[in-house]
Amino acid sequence: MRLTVREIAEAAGGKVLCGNPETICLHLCTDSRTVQEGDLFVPVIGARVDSHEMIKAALEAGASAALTSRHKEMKDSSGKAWIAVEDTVKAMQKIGALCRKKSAVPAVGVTGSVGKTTTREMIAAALSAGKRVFKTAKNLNSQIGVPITLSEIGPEDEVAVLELGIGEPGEMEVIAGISGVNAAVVTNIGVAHIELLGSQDNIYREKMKITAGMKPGDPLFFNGDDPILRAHKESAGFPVILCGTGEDCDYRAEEIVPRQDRVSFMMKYKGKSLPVELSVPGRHNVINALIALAVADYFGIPVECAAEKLKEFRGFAGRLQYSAANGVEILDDTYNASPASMLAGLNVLADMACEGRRIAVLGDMLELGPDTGRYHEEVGEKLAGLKVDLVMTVGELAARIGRTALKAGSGARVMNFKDTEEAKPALLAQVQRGDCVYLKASRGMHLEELVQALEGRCMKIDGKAIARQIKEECRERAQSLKEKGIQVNLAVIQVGSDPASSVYVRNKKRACEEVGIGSLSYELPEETTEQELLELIRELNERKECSGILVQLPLPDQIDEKTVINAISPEKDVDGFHPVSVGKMLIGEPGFLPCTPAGVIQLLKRSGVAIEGKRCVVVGRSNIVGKPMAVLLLRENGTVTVAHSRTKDLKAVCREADILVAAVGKPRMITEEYIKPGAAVIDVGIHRDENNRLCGDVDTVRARRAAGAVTPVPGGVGPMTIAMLMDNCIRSAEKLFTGIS
Ligand SMILES: Nc1nc2c(c(=O)[nH]1)N[C@@H](CN(C=O)c1ccc(C(=O)N[C@@H](CCC(=O)O)C(=O)O)cc1)CN2
Repeated sequence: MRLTVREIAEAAGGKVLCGNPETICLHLCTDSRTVQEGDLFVPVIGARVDSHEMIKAALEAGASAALTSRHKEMKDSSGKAWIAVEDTVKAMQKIGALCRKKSAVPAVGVTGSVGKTTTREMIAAALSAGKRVFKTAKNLNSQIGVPITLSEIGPEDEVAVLELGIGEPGEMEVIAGISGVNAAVVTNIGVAHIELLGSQDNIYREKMKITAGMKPGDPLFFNGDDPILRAHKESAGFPVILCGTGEDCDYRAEEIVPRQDRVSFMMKYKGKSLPVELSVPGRHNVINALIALAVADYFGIPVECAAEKLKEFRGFAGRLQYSAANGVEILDDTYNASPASMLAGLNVLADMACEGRRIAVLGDMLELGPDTGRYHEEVGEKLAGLKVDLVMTVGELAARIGRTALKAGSGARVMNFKDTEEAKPALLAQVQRGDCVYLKASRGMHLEELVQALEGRCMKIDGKAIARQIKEECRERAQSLKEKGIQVNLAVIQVGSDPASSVYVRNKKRACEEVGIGSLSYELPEETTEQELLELIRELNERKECSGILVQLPLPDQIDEKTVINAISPEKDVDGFHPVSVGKMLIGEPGFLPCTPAGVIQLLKRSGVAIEGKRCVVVGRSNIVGKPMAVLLLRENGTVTVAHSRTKDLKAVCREADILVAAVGKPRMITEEYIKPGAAVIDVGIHRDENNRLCGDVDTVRARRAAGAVTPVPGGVGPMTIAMLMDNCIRSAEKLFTGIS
């Protein structure tokens, strides 16, 4: 938003008590801890806290102005503006309404009992194939959240996707009134908040107030598989577009193929067919996707392009997120729960291809009103008809699910637990390789702790943290050299401007700064000749204050890497690439070790993975990683195999390894099929995937199904390479100046 204090006061029916009425406000903010320059601070009176007490802090923190319903007069020597209003929340809604009125952007409203946020994200993803999309952030879908959302719509946005949520009767009318949507989506009519709204019919009527502000002819998108919505197709008062699996649906899914981590289907619409694949699992997500594609079609986006974009949506933490650890597949649905979403999740579990048992860990669903017991029992009745082998319930209400399932003829074994703490050891004792575990409850039950316990079985080797330790040790050593009058300096040479090299060089210089090493920077143009580079290296070899020389690889084609590496004085070869360094490493004499393999050894040692006597397989035989890696593992008394592109039955060779080092150079090539259960897997690769995200040679999600420990990318071997370079620089200075090697 961009409103003056005067405009705000007028819109809110308030009075400027002090400050300049022409002051511009850019954002609405209700939390003094997150205030930014130019904010309008809106104090909200809550059950426990009245934020009017934070107005001064918010203004001091940079807010330009504040609303108040507690002051009739104010003199503020700082010049900040105070605006008196009757009720700060209502005032905020009026400001949101003004922002919306000023914006010509068409808006789609999304409401429903379950799946609003996922559907919002899917619609935004589908629309992004052809338009600049604004969408509700986080969960800003309430009486306070919606005005904030509306105030953030910008002039560059071409369509807005607004999530509208309700807690109490009457709320939809207010937020829909100020949002003025031009199309609306209702995902379903469930029983969330039924204790306040009385019946599902009342919930339908309340949700339908989303149409306030819509013009005759504006469309309503309904979940065609929801019986209540379906029944209102003709009586909704607006043209209804049904999205579902029924014959009469306008956007219909056929041939649904559910998989562990995704689902695909054929969309039939307007006499056409389109194959669609999602990157999230679950049949219910098929309906959400149909709605998203129908909305995109309505806004003129080519549906094929919208479907491509939709594939980029990967869900949210705790909302039916698929992962796997140590041979166990996990569906984490612990963000929140209602009967409809629990049943949707149980259906996903039942659909999963599973070698072991299907285990449902179900906790209490809270805030379901006086009929809460019945809702839990209804889930139990339906669960009885699903393929589930073990039901572990957490909490008294959830125990009813188990009891009813047994009464209704379920063949599942049922175990009840008082709380998460009691359930945790039992769950860890129960799960075995090949099992699929689904976890679901209201947020208050904290089932995410069980997910962490399951996932924690595959350890992440945290390269970032270990690199931090090593850099801290280096900092202390650099300081002690400084106290003896010795400054460590590293010459960093980059030829050309390869973007990845620029990132690494920048990170190396930053690490030097952190550790207290001076960096002598040489950024040479792409067309630098070999002779010019050799000349610079010769000069640096002679300079006493330069303790290490690093030439970032790769070099442009006109320069021979071998000649350059050989030109660096072995005394200053902090990369450890010079033949003298390599020879010393091979025969176990003190010298510079190449940073990446030396970093891997440190990663293993410092995370408690013993090397001695272990079967180690290194996949890759390059001079800077594969070969030295094998030598260093051998020096640590590992039994080492070097595998490469000509190795026969690579998977079987890799499955022998207790320690598997992947330096193949192929994105996500190493999956669970290459990994011995419980092995430590070190990922040396670094690539950008099709979505421009960093990834390694190891498919981490799949590797965790078998591995006992895996290094991530980013945050694994990469930071260690830089930390070991710092270590080599300090070593070099210690040796050059003190003679200690
Ligand atoms: N002279 C050298 N050139 C190259 C070396 C080397 O050791 N010496 N190794 C590689 C690249 N490399 C070091 O220069 C290197 C690669 C990755 C990282 C790193 O920190 N990676 C981060 C992600 C960084 C990003 O955002 O891209 C991570 O994995 O977390 C550091 C150094 C080739 N050239």
